[in-house]
Amino acid sequence: MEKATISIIGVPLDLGQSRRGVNMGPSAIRYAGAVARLEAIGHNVIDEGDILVDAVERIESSDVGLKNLNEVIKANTKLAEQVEAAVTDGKFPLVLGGDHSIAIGTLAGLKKGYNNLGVIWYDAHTDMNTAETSPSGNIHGMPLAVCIGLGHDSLVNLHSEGPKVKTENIVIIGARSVDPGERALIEEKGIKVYTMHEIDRYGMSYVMEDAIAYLQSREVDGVHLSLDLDGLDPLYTPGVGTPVPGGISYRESHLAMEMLEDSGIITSAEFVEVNPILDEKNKTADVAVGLMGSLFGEKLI
Ligand SMILES: NC(=[NH2+])NCCC[C@H](N)C(=O)O
Ligand SMILES: [Mn+2]
Ligand SMILES: [Mn+2]
Repeated sequence: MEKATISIIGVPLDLGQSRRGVNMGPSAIRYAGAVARLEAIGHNVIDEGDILVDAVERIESSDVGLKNLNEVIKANTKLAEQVEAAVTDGKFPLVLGGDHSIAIGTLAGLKKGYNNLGVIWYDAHTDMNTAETSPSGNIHGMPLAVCIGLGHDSLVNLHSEGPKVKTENIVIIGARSVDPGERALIEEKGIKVYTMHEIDRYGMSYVMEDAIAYLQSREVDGVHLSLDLDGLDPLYTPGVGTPVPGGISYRESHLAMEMLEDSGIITSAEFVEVNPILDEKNKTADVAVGLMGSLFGEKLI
């Protein structure tokens, strides 16, 4: 089968959390050579540019416990439309963040094209808070709850009514910072999580094999990779707003991407939380682009 054209969509949104600069993530990733890297592997790439995020005053406090809710909704609605259009055109959506609240728009945009979508959430966090459980009010800590139908109505019903993904079709990899409300939800719903403990104990090779087999056993008709650069150890990706030590290594991450490429299950992806202001000489965006290389078929030999 011929490979799908990759449609790059930038989302310069930093309103889903409190640290400025992650809106420059799409630029930093492009500057690190994303397009050329993918073209060198033989892919056809169309850079669609950035979603327009209106400059707004940041509304840090909110009566519903969700910071900058309206702006997050606006940007994600545009993103959902663009992701949906890419899928309808038979393209592979590759979304560049932006903070992780943009997964709300990406997953909303994928809904129409897939009946049984799987999701791999590569992250130090589980991003399953709601306004009630969130310690911060930051929407970037909530997208995975939203996509299974939990949270503010305007987020849950963004672009289309109701949940976007089945709880049993989600796999979280790399978790090591989980809030009490998130832990309760994971337990209640029986969500599949490979924490750092499983990665340390069984190795990334086993974890990825198991995760891929699990999603295949769910008979998914596509898998979205949502990769938060803070999933890696801050040693490798210091340019993130919520770093957590003890993370996934550079090599483990490449192995994970290579195994996903070998499996052929990935049908869309997003790379989020790159914050060039907090970075060291664009190191984090460089790592993101390297991982894209492995995910899209670059080989060592
Ligand atoms: N996408 C992220 N980096 N999320 C970090 C979330 C941190 C914390 N659990 C919160 O809800 O505020
Ligand atoms: Mn995270
Ligand atoms: Mn995240």
